[in-house]
Amino acid sequence: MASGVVRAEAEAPTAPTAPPYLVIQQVAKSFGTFAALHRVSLTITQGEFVAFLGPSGCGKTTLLRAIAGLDPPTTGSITQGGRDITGLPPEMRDFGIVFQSYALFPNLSVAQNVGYGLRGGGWTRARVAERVAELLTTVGLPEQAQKYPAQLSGGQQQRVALARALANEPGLLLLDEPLSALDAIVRINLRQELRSLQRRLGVTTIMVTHDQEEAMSVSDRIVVMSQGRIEQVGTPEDIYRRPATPFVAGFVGRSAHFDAKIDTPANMLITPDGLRLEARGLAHLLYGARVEVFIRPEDVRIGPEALVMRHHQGVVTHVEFMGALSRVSVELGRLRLDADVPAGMVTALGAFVGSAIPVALPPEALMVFPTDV
Ligand SMILES: Nc1ncnc2c1ncn2[C@@H]1O[C@H](COP(=O)(O)OP(=O)(O)OP(=O)(O)O)[C@@H](O)[C@H]1O
Repeated sequence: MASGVVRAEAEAPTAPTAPPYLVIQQVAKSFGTFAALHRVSLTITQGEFVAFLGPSGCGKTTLLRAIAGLDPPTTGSITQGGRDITGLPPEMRDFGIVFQSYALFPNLSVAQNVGYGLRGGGWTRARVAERVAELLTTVGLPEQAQKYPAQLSGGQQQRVALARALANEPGLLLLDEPLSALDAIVRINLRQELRSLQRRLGVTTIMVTHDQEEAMSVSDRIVVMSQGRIEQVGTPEDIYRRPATPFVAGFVGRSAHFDAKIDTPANMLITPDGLRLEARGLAHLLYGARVEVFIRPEDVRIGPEALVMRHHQGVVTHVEFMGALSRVSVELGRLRLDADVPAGMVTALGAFVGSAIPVALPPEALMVFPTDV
């Protein structure tokens, strides 16, 4: 794992082969004196599945709404397929949208809901019926055309909403927390179906979510946002393994977090209570520079495996069974660390509450960020 000491540009390079499709440049949005978005720039390529991920209030929905024309940006520009759409009303744009709340017409049948956007488009009734049937088959609901929304489950209603959003073959599919209202199993199944459908259709897709597992499992790239800014854009693996900022390291996945200073030689860190740890990629930092350090539970080594590395003596404070893995909490001086180990290994590792145990923090697993820059 690379350390995170070099702060990446907010925008990751896009794949050279795919043409840019949606280009967001310096988009800012204020509500009165409150700045919900600060000059955000982002390029999304044709056919990509991108997730906007971040905590509540970070600006994900505001950015999505700016792309849809529902809430135009205060400044900045947005082009889609080479066309400047910044000032266009939603009805003149080329997108389909799905909201968390399904937003189906309760008094219209499934078929009428799906065909709603096709009315008046010069289509014959027969052609509309054919297209609706095709869309319902695409989303796995071929038998439900004559039902009404209230007769469907949440997952089925969301499939109808998806079919409706895709009816006009939009260039861009916008999904605003589309799975959040569904229960866990339906949610996991539907997100996989959504992903394979998106791949099949090749439609450029943006999904707003605050669920990082969801973002990781479906996206080509994830845009991590905080307080109206983009913190990092990258593949799921990039943002998990190579976080660009302390915010991303702390927000994505689990990690222990502590402060330290650069010691001598330059690849050594020292914690406030004198623990010396080896890290990577710190050569450019000066002796005494303060840093923030993150380490993930799957990277902390305990027991015999730690013995063959530079290790410290810790004390086991808690063992939590989590199914395939167990989470062993250890104290190392004032540091509180978690180590995820295969559940069957807990006894062999000697991880009993109250027992002393060797603990190692592999240098390449430490994600280190200078705090003084
Ligand atoms: N119409 C509005 N008027 C005033 N403030 C707004 C308006 N819409 C959004 N905001 C504020 O802008 C900020 C960003 O809101 P936004 O809905 O984009 O967040 P979000 O990341 O989508 O959060 P959530 O996951 O909770 O939906 C929030 O502080 C919100 O209160």
